[in-house]
Amino acid sequence: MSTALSVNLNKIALLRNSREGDFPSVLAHGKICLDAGADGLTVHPRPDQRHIRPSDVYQLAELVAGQEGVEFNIEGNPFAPAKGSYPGLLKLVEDTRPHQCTLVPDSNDQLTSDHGFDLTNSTEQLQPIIRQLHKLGVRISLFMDPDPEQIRLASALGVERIELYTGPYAERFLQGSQQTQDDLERYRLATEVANQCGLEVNAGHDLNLQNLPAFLAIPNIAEVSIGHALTVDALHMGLVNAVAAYRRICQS
Ligand SMILES: CC(=O)[C@@H](O)[C@H](O)COP(=O)(O)O
Ligand SMILES: NCC(=O)COP(=O)(O)O
Repeated sequence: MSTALSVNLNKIALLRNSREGDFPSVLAHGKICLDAGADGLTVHPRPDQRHIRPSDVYQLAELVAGQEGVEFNIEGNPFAPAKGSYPGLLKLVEDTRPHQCTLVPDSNDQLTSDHGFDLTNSTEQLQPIIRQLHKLGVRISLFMDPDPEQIRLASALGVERIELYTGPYAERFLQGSQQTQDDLERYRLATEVANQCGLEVNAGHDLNLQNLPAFLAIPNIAEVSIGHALTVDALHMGLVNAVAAYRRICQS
């Protein structure tokens, strides 16, 4: 089974925001990624608009809607309030109807996403969000740590997918830790439990050309969303070559 590659455009937007104007264009680079064979695009609009802006979301939604067989995934914290021109995650999803919405429990002051949901204390708050997203016809993925008990709670919420947070695996892989095999076993078990509960499994955060092959040896990973490392790779190999390199791993 091949794994879908969804390219996260956050870091293209971060570079664009460092000057006035639209250079690099997030939309143009999203199109380059799709033309290079990406199966989808991911964005993570945050209330402080450090990178992805609402206008990017609307433009990319139109781009993807015009192409067969590719998906749009919007990530974010559904509880983060509207701020300035950021209208809130649910408004963006309602307006653009992406294929998938990945709910992430980030607070606004986080440097980046660094943990999954703790569903032992957020199930009640999530239920109306999930109902609303399902009414919009959007597939829901919950950003989760590889914890079988938490994944069973996710299944009980009636979502379609989880996204396994792969930051700790990537960190220990980089350190050459002896724990990497244990990490992979933990993710394999989490994937197995998720599938047994009827959930499909996505994965993401700090995946790269070095750590992705071992991770995708885990069966039934439906999609990986990759942005930071892919953008860094594009600096020296070009974006088209970078997308192709990740896609080859996803399809091998
Ligand atoms: C949820 C996750 O792990 C990433 O998709 C997230 O988008 C990273 O956010 P930054 O690009 O803002 O670090
Ligand atoms: N959900 C993970 C994602 O979209 C990209 O994460 P990263 O590759 O930028 O760490």
